[in-house]
Amino acid sequence: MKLSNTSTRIALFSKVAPLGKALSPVTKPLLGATLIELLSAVFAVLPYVLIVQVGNELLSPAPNAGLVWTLVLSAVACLVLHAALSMVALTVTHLTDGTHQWRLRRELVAKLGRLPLGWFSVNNAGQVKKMLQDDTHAIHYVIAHSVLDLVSGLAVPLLSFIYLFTVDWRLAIIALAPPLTYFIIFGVVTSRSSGVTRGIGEISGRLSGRVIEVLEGIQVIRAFGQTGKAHRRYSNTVDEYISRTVDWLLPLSKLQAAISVLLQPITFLLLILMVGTGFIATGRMEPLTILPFLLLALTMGNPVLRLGNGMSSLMEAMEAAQRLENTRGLSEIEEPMNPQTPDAGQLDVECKNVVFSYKEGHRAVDHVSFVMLPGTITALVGPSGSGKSTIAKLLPRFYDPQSGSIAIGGVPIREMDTSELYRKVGFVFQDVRLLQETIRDNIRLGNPDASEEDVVRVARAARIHDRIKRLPRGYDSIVGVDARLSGGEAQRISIARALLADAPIIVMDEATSMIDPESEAEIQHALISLIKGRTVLVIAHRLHTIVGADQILVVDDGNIVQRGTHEELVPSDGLYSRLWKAYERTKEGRGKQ
Ligand SMILES: Nc1ncnc2c1ncn2[C@@H]1O[C@H](COP(=O)(O)OP(=O)(O)OP(=O)(O)O)[C@@H](O)[C@H]1O
Repeated sequence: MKLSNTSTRIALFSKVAPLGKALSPVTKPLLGATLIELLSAVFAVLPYVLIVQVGNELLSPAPNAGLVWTLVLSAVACLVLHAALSMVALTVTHLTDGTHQWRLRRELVAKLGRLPLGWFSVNNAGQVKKMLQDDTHAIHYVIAHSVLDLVSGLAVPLLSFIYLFTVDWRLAIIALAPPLTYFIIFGVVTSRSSGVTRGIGEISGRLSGRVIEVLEGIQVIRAFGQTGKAHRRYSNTVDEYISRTVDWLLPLSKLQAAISVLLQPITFLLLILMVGTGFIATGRMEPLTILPFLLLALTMGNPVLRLGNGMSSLMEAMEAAQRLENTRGLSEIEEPMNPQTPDAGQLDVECKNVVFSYKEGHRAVDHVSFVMLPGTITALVGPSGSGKSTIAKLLPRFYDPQSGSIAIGGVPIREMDTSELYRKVGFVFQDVRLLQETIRDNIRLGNPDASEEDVVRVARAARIHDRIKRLPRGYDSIVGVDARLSGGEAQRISIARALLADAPIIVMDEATSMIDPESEAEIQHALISLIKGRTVLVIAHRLHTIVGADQILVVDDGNIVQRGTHEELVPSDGLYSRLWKAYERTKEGRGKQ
């Protein structure tokens, strides 16, 4: 029992702590707003107390009209003060929130900028959007609204209760029964559904991802006949989202039904009338004593509802703060203290004993060593899942290896400034991301200062110039708006971009066999322009394209099991010759069809 209490406390702390941390920069202004809201709560309750005095005065044997007017005007003044203070508190929280949101978003964007590029291969745009928009919005809601909701939701009924307690403690305790029952039900239901809320948050992130996946990749999905699959993935996520939401909403709607009865003013009035009449009838209470209870009962319901709203957004914010905290804790790509630059003339690439694991216990790259001499082509060949992409992605620091080193011109890439690294290493992978900008700006990402002639030159070399010219506004067409590009065309734009960047080392993924032959031929021509005179590391899927490579590294289960040229490897009895024979057979098969 003790153990479970301790673990519950630890679980609660671990939920509250990230939110506390997220709110720590705004503690002072929030405290100020809380005090103002507390004062406003006092002025919300005072008019009722004054009206009770008015009632008492009017029912007295000789009412004093002057005093009654003073009391009524004071009540009006209190109401005005209550409204004014609430407005000031709300302004303070909104101003605080404005600066905090800006700071938080800037911090997150800066963090995203320091994350290894590999993180973005696993976390899609939907998840990033959820973090930058939805999670920061959840924090916004707590700062701008929930804190005040909670303060007034607690303070107004509490002040009313204290006053009523001084009038008649027995009836005061009876008046406490409905909100107390509400808290118990609310507490039980929300603690039961907190796991589900977290689950819904995760699925909602995935759902945004699926929508973006379908929308962004619609051409590619269609071109590859994957519409059914993408749609199935999307509808499975929607089904999961609906089922989890129903799981979550069902107990909450039961609670809602309970709230509507428990917190109705009529519930308080009936309860007080029933018990109060009993007290009066049995001589335990003066008849006039019931008046403050009948009036203040009206103040109990609404603030408690505000408390309910405040609590549920607080729960959401706790989950959001946890996700933001997880993002803050992600390891960043380390920038060197004293960056070094390799000599432009000696850009050989050396991988020495490189080990990399995505997860503990499985090495995706296991003690890999190789050298790429300047101006040569190195091809990575191997079965699916053998580790080719991972090896290739280590060179532009999509991930950092756990051990071993990668150096360019003798300088470890970790010792190079990342901007310098990207000047040296360009990459063209299959999952091309184009920005919703003009085609020209998409190409110019490779070199923002490039002239119009240079943009056209690289577009021609990448075999995409004619297609761009056919677009409604040529190079000014905006991707996704008036330029709907196929997967192959997008890849050629990214090749043009890499050509413009003019990095001496290129890491690239060859076109897959899924693309249509015409597109593939165009991409191959574009790639030939790209690799001319550069040091190239290519992930090969179609073996005939790398027959002329200077060296072929045959990868199996994270290891390089063979290396050499095509002529050297074909005769030797190894994985390469088996892959080659299998490739020849499929080519023949396709030829016969
Ligand atoms: N982001 C990731 N997170 C976890 N594991 C991963 C990730 N990417 C790849 N892997 C795993 O690492 C291993 C190597 O994968 P990798 O993609 O490098 O192989 P590959 O040879 O390029 O395959 P393919 O030819 O199918 O693209 C596989 O076991 C794969 O499941």
